[in-house]
Amino acid sequence: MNKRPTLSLKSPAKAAAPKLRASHAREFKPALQTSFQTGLKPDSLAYSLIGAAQAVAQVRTGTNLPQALAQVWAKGEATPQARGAMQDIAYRCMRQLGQSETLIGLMAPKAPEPLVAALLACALALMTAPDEVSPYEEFTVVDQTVTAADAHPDTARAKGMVNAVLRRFLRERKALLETALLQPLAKWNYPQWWIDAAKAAWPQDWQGVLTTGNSAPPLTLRINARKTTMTAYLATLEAAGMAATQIGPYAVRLAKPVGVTLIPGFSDGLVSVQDAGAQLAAPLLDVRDGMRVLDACAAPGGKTCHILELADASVTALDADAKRLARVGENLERLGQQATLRTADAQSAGWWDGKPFDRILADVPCTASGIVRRHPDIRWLRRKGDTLQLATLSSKILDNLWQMLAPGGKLLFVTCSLWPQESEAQAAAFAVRNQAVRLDAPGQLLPAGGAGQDHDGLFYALFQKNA
Ligand SMILES: C[S@@+](CC[C@H](N)C(=O)[O-])C[C@H]1O[C@@H](n2cnc3c(N)ncnc32)[C@H](O)[C@@H]1O
Repeated sequence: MNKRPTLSLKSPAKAAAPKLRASHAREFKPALQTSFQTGLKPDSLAYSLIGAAQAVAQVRTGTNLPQALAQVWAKGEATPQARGAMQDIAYRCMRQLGQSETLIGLMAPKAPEPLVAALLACALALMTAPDEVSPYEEFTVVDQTVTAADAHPDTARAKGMVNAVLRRFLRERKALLETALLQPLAKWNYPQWWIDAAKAAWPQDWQGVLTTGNSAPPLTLRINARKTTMTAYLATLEAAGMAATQIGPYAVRLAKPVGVTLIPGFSDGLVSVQDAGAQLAAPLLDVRDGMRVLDACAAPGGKTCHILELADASVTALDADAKRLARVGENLERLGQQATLRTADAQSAGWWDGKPFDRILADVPCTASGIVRRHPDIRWLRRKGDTLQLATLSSKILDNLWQMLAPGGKLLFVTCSLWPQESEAQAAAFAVRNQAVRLDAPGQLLPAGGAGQDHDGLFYALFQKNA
């Protein structure tokens, strides 16, 4: 079998493989012509494919997918339908990037330019869709991908190669997939370091963890206990013809995800969108009326709002990112709630008035390895060393917050990580450093998608300060 050079999805050091041009390495951002108008019809698959490919190519240079898509959409000509199609293709592509990349490595005569590689990866994701019914006919995908390639200056010269690769895939699909799937990258669709980390952390469960991370996420709602009840809201959904299941005290999973504008009562604040695992935070914090509460890493405010739905508390919602903090304000407004918003660094006490808090929620920044089914780009953006860096940051945040907690008060430490360095090891070290009493909490919840439960991967540790 011919050994072909692989594409640019490797770490920067490995990306220096001789056959790749310099712009494949992450430190050299390729000058993608994202603002180029192709002249393709916005309702064509070709248009959506080239838009999705531009976003995927941006992810390869380190931009997160939502931001990359926003950049593509900033041109302003994409209809809502085209945006939806681009988003669907780009997200599918992220979930199958390891397999697509390996296939391209097997078929392409040389490493394609970034946008060509991304276009091929988008097309292959559609041609190998794990769904029972693929969204497009395979021949349509080939035809439209070639049309897309022809329409953009960064891909036009590779049009023939794109056609040849995709037609070869159609002819030799079975053998190519068999060969590709011998590679863990292709089989699991995660970088090798991620697969190794999952095996080391969860020797019994790593396969289920990785598989769940590749599934499409559910749409889970949180019932606003101030405005409705579970029974009443389930009846509202039934009346609207929307099948749903209760999967937690306040959590309802819709059988079919829809945009928020189509969720009954969303704009009136009856419900919010929040993962069922994330909905455990507010009840665990045990906030009662009149308490002073600090939500130290609050944006976009899912947990802040849930706390206020359960108690009349005085909540300070803090976040280092002013733009993200503005979203907390928007969510509070929709739900008719109030909190004090502070843009500040939770590692420092400079912003604090010295009055202790009865409850502190520390939903610290982390690798977000537990929420990859919602953010499938994360695995391709993170580097192995990020875990340690983020664990160091969160230990500083936790130690700083502890001084702000009243005697007898409780601090809830939360991550959406799967890696013990950021979660259990962090919690254990924190307890020792601060002589914190550890109370009952779920610990590590591995991501699960099942009939009665469906949640992201989260970690919870609850501490109390001696009175
Ligand atoms: C996991 S998210 C919080 C999610 C939020 N609790 C919710 O339920 O909607 C972590 C947040 O921490 C913020 N952050 C990161 N570093 C920070 C710091 N040093 N101080 C305060 N906030 C920080 C990020 O901007 C991000 O919004």
